[in-house]
Amino acid sequence: MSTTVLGYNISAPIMIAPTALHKLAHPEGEAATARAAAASKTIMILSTTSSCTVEEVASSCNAVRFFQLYVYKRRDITAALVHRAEKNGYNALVLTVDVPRLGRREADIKNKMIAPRLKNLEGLLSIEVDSNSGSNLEAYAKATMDASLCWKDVEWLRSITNMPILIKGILTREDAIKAAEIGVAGIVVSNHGARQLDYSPATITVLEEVVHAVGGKIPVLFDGGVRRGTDVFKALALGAQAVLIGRPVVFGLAAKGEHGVKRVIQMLKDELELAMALSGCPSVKDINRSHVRTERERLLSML
Ligand SMILES: Cc1cc2nc3c(=O)[nH]c(=O)nc-3n(C[C@H](O)[C@H](O)[C@H](O)COP(=O)(O)O)c2cc1C
Ligand SMILES: CCCCCCC(=O)C(=O)O
Repeated sequence: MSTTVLGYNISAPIMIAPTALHKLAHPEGEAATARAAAASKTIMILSTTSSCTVEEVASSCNAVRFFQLYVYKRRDITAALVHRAEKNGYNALVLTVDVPRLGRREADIKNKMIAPRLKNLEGLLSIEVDSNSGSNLEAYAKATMDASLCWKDVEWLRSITNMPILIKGILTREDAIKAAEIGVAGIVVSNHGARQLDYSPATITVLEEVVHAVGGKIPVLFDGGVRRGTDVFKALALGAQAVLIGRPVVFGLAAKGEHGVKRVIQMLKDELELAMALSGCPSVKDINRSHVRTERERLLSML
């Protein structure tokens, strides 16, 4: 099941997606998740909005780590985050492009969600936002995130770091082509776990279009709804190099900390291994397009 992503070996094509605020799930937060990733020989992508700092996670284990970046209006703060990640041995930057504003999260509004202070921004950014009318997270995002983020900003990021840059949040062939043209190291097909815009497409339905558009020039990673080893298998059959898992990691962390995250990854690996064996695939390279039939193909076959 082993494979490589950006040249790094991982034990299976299953990586840990960036998700915010792991201490809401477990007191040890991202440090526990990082240890689980290391023990599982996979890569964790640390969120900018983590509850352990870049430095705490770096010192919690010796593993390949990527850093997910949100670009703030304050570019000096964004640059400081990038430099801290690089200095602390993060191996790639994953630029999330689907949060110019936070999506309308009605549960957060109804519950008047108040996000804990973001550890990575302590001493860098202190903004008080009025959350009486709803989600403090939404208000905070609006006050701080740079909604003008666009392609030229990738150039700026390149000028301040040597880390390879991946773009997370690609859903169309046009954006995939543009990303490959400007020479990023990879892309992640993602709709942010369907947390941003209702009616954005299910990622599995656009994966193949993106893979074709990129034509093997850069690796395509995939996330959204991966809950079983068979989901990993389907994504690989449609051309993804590896998948990221978001919620399952947080559920495992909440249930049993580091052990819970390891267990989630092991369950997915066991299921993937079985799906591969039962499909005649001795290695992930043997998983190909003929192993899946899309909904469109199923309907066409009935004509
Ligand atoms: C609670 C939660 C927090 C998230 N926080 C971030 C984040 O900080 N940065 C980011 O790029 N994506 C974030 N995401 C999106 C995930 O990286 C990923 O795209 C998504 O969760 C994948 O779908 P899945 O949860 O179905 O596996 C978050 C998702 C969840 C569920
Ligand atoms: C500035 C706070 C925004 C946090 C967004 C975290 C995230 O990506 C998510 O909850 O989804």
